[in-house]
Amino acid sequence: MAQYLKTSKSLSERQQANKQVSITVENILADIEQRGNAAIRELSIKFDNYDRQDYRLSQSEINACIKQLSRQDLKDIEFAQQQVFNFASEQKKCLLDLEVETRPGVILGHKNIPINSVGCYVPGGKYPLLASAHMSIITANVAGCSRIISCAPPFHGQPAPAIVAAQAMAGATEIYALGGIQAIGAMALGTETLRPVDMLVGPGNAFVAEAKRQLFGRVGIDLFAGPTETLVIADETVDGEICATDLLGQAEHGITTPAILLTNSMKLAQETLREVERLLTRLPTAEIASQAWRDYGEIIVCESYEEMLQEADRIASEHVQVMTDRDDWFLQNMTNYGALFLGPRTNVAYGDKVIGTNHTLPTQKAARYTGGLWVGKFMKTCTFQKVLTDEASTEIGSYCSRLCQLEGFSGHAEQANIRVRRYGNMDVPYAGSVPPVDVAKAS
Ligand SMILES: NC(=O)c1ccc[n+]([C@@H]2O[C@H](COP(=O)([O-])OP(=O)(O)OC[C@H]3O[C@@H](n4cnc5c(N)ncnc54)[C@H](O)[C@@H]3O)[C@@H](O)[C@H]2O)c1
Ligand SMILES: N[C@H](CO)Cc1c[nH]c[nH+]1
Repeated sequence: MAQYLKTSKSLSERQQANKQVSITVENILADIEQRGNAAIRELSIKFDNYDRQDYRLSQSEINACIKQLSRQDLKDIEFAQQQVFNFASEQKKCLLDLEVETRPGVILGHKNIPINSVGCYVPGGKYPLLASAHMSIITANVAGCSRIISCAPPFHGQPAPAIVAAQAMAGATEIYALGGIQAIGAMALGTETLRPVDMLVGPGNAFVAEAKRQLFGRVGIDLFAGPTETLVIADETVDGEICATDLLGQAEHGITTPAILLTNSMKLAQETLREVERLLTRLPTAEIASQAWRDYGEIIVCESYEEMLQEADRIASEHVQVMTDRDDWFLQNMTNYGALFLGPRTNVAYGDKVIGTNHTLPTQKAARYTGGLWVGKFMKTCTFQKVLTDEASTEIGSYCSRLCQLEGFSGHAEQANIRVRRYGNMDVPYAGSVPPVDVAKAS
């Protein structure tokens, strides 16, 4: 049985915190819906200490932000955006339209249609997370969305130049310096000056994730992508320093970031525990990371690889770094994860910033039912059908008529019956059902 060398805050404490966030979000969204821009402005002053008449950035403000970056900064952003573009373009090739004759004269198919108007949230409260601009905006562009707008909060009282540059370089058509619930609410509900979008995408803190969740239905959302979490699966092929580094690399995100080590080695577990404490004396972001580790860090020691696999699927973490003597076995067998990082040569930060896979990933066990953001999330797979012959319409109509009556739907049955009368030359009583026929003989 798995043993805990270190445990985290209880589930009920976490659920209580989620409840509070949910109430705050509900009230603020109602206010935005009622008062539009006036509410947006008040909220931006209240939460971000940022006041302006119009939160949309002008082209000259955008240019001024780009100018503040060095040539190397711009080249690095371009490189990362190119990698995201390349992988998303390859993934799009897997999204094939379909048209197939399933029975003689019956044509069924689907088309992948880009969502027209999307709102991409780029988080920026604690860190100016420009990488999220590539992940959402570039991917929406690859999908072919025609209107791609983007919001990010001000950072230290001003639009963050690197975020604005990344939003513009990725191809956002409208850029707003708005954060949190006010950004999500404005994009989904619309205001006097902002036309609402069809779908919201992008990660964010608990308020952002909850606002998206509450608005789902009014608009589409990509997935539940809240505060970051990470899981390291390791055996004695690696040491405590690399495990501790990978745990703290994500724990610095925020004080509620779960960082979990899952191992089959008590020796590695103890070494990692010591290394975390040592690195926390050196890490510049230790103030956040140490609180996250104290409250949300876990070390679980399992008896076998099979037990590690079972635990990993139960945890269903957003990121899973695997460093064992059988990384591909985990790839073949794991079912619940946002993204896998296989082997010690790669790590979550490569995925976060540059390698090309998307960093917007499911949290709070949403990995049980969804993967992360990808080009397919920006497409609707819509079906169509055609019936090309009288015989096909009569055959399907005959089954349809009887199946409708089995459910008591006479109106539905008539949709079938009228076609069986016209295309099959059969005498069907109004609101009756078509008797079983041998279509070959009937025609
Ligand atoms: N799951 C993913 O794919 C993924 C990817 C990247 C980042 N993230 C997460 O995104 C988050 C970014 O968080 P952040 O806070 O730095 O930036 P953020 O942009 O998500 O949130 C900042 C905004 O939160 C609002 N806010 C702050 N306190 C509030 C309060 N008490 N009530 C109402 N609104 C409030 C403010 O308006 C502010 O603009 C982190 O938790 C990070 O882990 C997740
Ligand atoms: N780890 C985040 C996904 O939860 C993404 C990210 C980018 N930069 C830093 N973090």
